[in-house]
Amino acid sequence: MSDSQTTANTSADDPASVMLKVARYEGGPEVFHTLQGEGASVGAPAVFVRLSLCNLHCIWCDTDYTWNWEGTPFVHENDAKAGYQKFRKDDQLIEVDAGSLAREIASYETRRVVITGGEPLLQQEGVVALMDALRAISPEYVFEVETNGTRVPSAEVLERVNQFNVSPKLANSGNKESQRIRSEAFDAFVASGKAWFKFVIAAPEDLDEVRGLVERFGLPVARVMLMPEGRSAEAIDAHRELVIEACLREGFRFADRLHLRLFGAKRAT
Ligand SMILES: Nc1nc2[nH]cc(C(=O)O)c2c(=O)[nH]1
Ligand code: SF4
Ligand SMILES: [Mg+2]
Repeated sequence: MSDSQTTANTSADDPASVMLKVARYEGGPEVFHTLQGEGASVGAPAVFVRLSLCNLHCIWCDTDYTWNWEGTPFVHENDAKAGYQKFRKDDQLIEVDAGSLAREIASYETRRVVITGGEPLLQQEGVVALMDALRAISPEYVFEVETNGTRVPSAEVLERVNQFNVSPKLANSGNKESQRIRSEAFDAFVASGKAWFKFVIAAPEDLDEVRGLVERFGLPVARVMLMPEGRSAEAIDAHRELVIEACLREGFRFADRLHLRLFGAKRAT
């Protein structure tokens, strides 16, 4: 410690000072303790941190407060709803340094962290700094990243993340194919051996698209999860039969949305 004064990090090279853009909730960063509601580790207690910003603009996105800013041209299915307005970026986004965010996450005892968004891989330097700050607090941390699968993860991200929950977007999302399907990113996730692929299914055409992607990118069928579309238990159940049949026939895994059943479509749950 004797040289601490001469070697003190400047803010530029101290990883804990890397800033992340996080969804703002109740005046602070959106960090919450809940059960993983989707994917391969469904049911596991986890601390979620929701980063802001997304490169896609799904018409049915349920976290549109991470990207649908005032003054942008993006279309959302809620546009038709009385009272729906685009969001003021300043109200919805908070910048937090990795060290402070790590301390807030570590105030919960759970050592599984789900980094979600928005699209977290738009902020890879920040995500790496956050994981390092957390592993400095406890080497036990396990990290999952929820991603739309359009960005190639860096070597630093690949090394640290335990599980990628990749949710590629289909035509029903309203995004252009050239934006939602990025072959270099698919290849990287497949090669990582750490990815599960989860698709939201609302119609038979969606299954055709999934089959096409499985074929094109060599997705491991046993790691492909099909999730019935819906933001309520009733809506999910309406698409259930289609998904059950496809799983039994083709070897995909059925994925429910546990959090919607347990907590409803409520923010930060
Ligand atoms: N409980 C719970 N599980 C989740 N799994 C993925 C989520 C997400 O929004 O990315 C999510 C979420 O928002 N809540
Ligand atoms: S990729 Fe995810 S966060 Fe981005 S717009 Fe689509 S659903 Fe929303
Ligand atoms: Mg969600």
